[in-house]
Amino acid sequence: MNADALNGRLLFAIPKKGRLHEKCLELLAGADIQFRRDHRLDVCLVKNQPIALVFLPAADIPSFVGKGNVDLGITGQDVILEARMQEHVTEVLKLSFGKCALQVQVPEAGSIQTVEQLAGKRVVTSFEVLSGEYFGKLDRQLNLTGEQKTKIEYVGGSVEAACALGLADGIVDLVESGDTMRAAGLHAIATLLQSEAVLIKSSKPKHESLEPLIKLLTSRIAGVVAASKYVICEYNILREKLHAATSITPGRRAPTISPLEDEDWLAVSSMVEKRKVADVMDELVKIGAEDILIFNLDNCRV
Ligand SMILES: Nc1ncnc2c1ncn2[C@@H]1O[C@H](COP(=O)(O)OP(=O)(O)OP(=O)(O)O)[C@@H](O)[C@H]1O
Ligand SMILES: O=P(O)(O)OC[C@H]1O[C@H](OP(=O)(O)OP(=O)(O)O)[C@H](O)[C@@H]1O
Ligand SMILES: [Mg+2]
Repeated sequence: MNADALNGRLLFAIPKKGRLHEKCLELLAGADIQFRRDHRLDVCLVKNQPIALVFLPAADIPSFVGKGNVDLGITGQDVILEARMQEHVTEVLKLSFGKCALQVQVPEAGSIQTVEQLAGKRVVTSFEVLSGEYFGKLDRQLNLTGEQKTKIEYVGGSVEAACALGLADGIVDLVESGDTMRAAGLHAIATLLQSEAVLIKSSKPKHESLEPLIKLLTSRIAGVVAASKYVICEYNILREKLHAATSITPGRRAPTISPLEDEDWLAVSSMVEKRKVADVMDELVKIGAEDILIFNLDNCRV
């Protein structure tokens, strides 16, 4: 592909592998962004929009967006901070996936059990900047200087192996379920930050003319994200219980209420957060709601 093919197109960076890749492909499909990625090709043209997708490592996306080499990107909040790009990129949308925490971890059975005990020792991580800042501050609080300071060493992956291999006294790495941490015999003693995947754009866009397309994409992607977070809850309720029912399912703006043939009863339809749906159904049953139905959303604009 020559550079001319990209002229006038919005460049949209997508993680090329790892935890965020598949989720991003689902978002693109939900937003009807059609493309065919040829084998191993990292740039491809979108068929039905003036967009080119650029597949990059998640950790490189903040600086590509921040420096304006690409217009829009999806990556983790953790790597934006690690790349020191938070001033150069604008978070457009939180995407509700890629949720994890950056934590200090040490061997469960070891003699080091606090960050103060770990300070001054060897810490291995893929997040040298954030770990450097964290332990730098701790070193200053503990008056550790010169050779006494915490030694931060970079590795590109499989960070959890470092303690068992005798390379580190502690590590700083991402934790989601905690399975990798526990499998390595480690546990967390401090949290540096929480992170999730976000849609970002450059804080100083090079092409103002792309703003309407960015708005359109944001609205479509927000719709796909909301559809994965919400369900529709429908039920019948006695008219006298309507107030109690709508306080259980207030909806996003307000629930839809329809009359039934039986005048004592009403039908209610409302959006409910997926993670709360079991509790909501229990509450509705308690106040006498009947025929409670839950529907998944394919897509939406809210
Ligand atoms: N276990 C996890 N659960 C949720 N989100 C995660 C997890 N691990 C990483 N992430 C998020 O995904 C981003 C990319 O990390 P990931 O490790 O998937 O990419 P990578 O290092 O490029 O790929 P790989 O590890 O396959 O080489 C991280 O910066 C973080 O925001
Ligand atoms: O808490 P968990 O659900 O176990 O997830 C945490 C693991 O996920 C990431 O690793 P990844 O799969 O990217 O492998 P890597 O270490 O090779 O980067 C991260 O670096 C942790 O090792
Ligand atoms: Mg990884």
